[in-house]
Amino acid sequence: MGSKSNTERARRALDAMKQLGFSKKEATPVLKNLLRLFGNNWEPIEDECYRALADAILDRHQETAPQAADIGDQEDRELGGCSATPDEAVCGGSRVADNDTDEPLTKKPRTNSTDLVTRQRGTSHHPQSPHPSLADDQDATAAISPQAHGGSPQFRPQTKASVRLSVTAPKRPRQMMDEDFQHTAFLKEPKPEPDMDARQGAAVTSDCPNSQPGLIDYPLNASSSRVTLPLALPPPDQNVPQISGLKKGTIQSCCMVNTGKGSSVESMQEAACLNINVASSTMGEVKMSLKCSAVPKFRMPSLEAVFKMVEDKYLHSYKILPPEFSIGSLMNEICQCVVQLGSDHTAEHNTESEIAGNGRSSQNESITGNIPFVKPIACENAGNRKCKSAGESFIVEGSGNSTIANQQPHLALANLKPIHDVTDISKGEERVRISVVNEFASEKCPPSFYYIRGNLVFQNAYVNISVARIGDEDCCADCFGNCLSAPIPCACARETGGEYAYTVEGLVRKTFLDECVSMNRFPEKHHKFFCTTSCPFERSRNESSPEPCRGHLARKFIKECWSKCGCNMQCGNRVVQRGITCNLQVFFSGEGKGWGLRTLDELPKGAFVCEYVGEVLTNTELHERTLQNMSNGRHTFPVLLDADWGSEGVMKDEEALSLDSTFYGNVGRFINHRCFDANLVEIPVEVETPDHHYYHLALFTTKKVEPFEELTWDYGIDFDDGKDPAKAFQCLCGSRYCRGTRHPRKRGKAAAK
Ligand SMILES: C[S@@+](CC[C@H](N)C(=O)[O-])C[C@H]1O[C@@H](n2cnc3c(N)ncnc32)[C@H](O)[C@@H]1O
Repeated sequence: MGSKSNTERARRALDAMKQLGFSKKEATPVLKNLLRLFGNNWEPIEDECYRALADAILDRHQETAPQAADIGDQEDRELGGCSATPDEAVCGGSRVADNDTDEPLTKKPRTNSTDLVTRQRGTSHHPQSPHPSLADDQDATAAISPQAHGGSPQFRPQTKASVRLSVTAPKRPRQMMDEDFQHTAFLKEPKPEPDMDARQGAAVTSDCPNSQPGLIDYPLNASSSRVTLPLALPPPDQNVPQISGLKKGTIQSCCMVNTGKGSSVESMQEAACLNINVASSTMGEVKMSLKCSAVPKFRMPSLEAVFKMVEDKYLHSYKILPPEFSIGSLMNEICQCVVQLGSDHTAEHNTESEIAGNGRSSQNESITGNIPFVKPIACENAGNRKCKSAGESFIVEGSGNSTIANQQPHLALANLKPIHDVTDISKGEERVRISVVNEFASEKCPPSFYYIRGNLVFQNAYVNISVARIGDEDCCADCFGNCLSAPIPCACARETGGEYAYTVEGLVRKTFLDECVSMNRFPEKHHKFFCTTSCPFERSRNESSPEPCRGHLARKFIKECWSKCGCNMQCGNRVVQRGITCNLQVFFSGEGKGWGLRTLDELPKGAFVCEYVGEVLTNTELHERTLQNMSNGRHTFPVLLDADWGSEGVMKDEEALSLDSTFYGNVGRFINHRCFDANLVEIPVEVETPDHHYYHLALFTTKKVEPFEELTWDYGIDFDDGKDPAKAFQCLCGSRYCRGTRHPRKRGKAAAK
């Protein structure tokens, strides 16, 4: 019995490898070896769709075949005597021992080099050559058959005409201020000064021999080192008194401070120049001074308020410190906050709730209009400041639960450029702030678009959301509180076989998740629906003579509880509808892929990250828009909502829907593509309607993701499909399984013919 199931498991493993282009011959010895390594435990091998096995085979390629062109011959020689049957793979034969000595499996495959490369490349701590793994792994990639991934293309972003491959700018040294600022110290959170009288602005509590009136001293750490902040502002030209034997460094920066004077933006802002002097002695004493050229009517804020403001900016938005954190920028931030608070006499006692994102207080706004106090909140290249917000200019009509966008947003958007708020690109739409950073000198800000939290119907899409259509079987009216804690699963679990898709921790259950991942990675192995009449997708590619339908994967849906259910919003079966909860950041990838999205938190496997949100278009609308964008040389980012296509016979045009985030979208529009081993997978989620023509496209982690790792998603592009417009971008994903990089062996054979 055991051996039979082992045989079956081996057969499945070898089948999966075959899908990836690995022959039974090359996969069998590696499988044997893995089994030996894992003590005949199949789980780590089967996990993540046999990723460990695929990695081990690739590792073996790399280590045994110095030349890509030699791989085949060498392997043939090596494996010539091996009868690689599934049974042998499990039971082991006399060759196992031989292979063992050859196998390069000196490390556990789960902590494989792909993970490490991903982490480094997604993390700005480690400037790398643009595509190290792509180059390094070319041999390994050679083993993958491109055909293995020819699933139904879901992501058809653009045509050749609209490709805009970003030029990789030379990477600036990460710590911009290192040279100026040689004597870095790390501040401990200071205790508020008990005697300080913020109104007088000159309180001093110090036992430091070098202290002077106007300087506030506090311990730097448990030792006797201290930091001196001349917050009472010595005159700008006055230098900090020197400790003998000091080294010194100076950083200068300027910020715009809103003084509330005048009527125009410019006249209401005045520059406040900041100088940070850092001095250290060989005795370990460190002295830092901030000199701010005061603006008129400056009044000393309380140090507590200053630190709270800085803390809010960093700790509350990032929870952990961002990679670009440096004491220099922290001091700058402190300076700016000192000046801001000191200049804002109405906001002396700002509380957290008063200080909205960007350090903007509601009081400030009422006094000075809508101008933020600290300047760098909006992208410099974001365009016309006088433009209206999306809500004012484009959203013209609400219809039930769907809002209809203006008919020509793409035309209007060419003239009206929404300003991005780099401290929160969602402009408060999401529950968390989503910052934008660019560690490169090139583009400062992502291209314009309107941030929306939920999908909007563009025009003709049929999204029928009505309470009356939700039957008893599609809601749980009798439930109360949290459905996951009820003894019996409610009606909403029916869609997922009577078991909830989510765990009590709010993660997608492993078995469910693995199946969704497998569907993406091995589409050929999963059931597909075929359109009986002409396929809307094929129609959009060639309206006059569409090709036969290639099939649409019969996707697995999650069904969440909703408003017609008796449970509450905190019910464990409502994850996607609660929105983004993890800390995300839009960043410039600098790897030729443009902007990308990364997480600032560590994310466990199965965690919800975000939805892919955009305008809901019909098939015809999408086709028209694609043509229009082609002629304008614009990017288009559409995703087909084809999970149910073909299951019901004839599809009307207004039922064949897609999402396009080009003009209206959420943070999902920044997620770049990665072949095969992306760390996100899309899962259709039913919320407001049982109709599977329209659903939410939610992205969940396929594995544990480290802080600052780039979030990626396999768009399902078939790079071999000459007619697929998505092929227009040259894949730079860097995955060792990249489908955009062709098989050298195949190329060699093709060339020989
Ligand atoms: C949904 S957008 C992703 C965000 C995009 N990088 C940006 O800067 O706005 C898709 C576009 O990003 C680029 N892109 C995404 N993944 C890529 C990859 N693996 N290699 C090269 N370009 C990629 C392509 O231009 C693609 O059309």
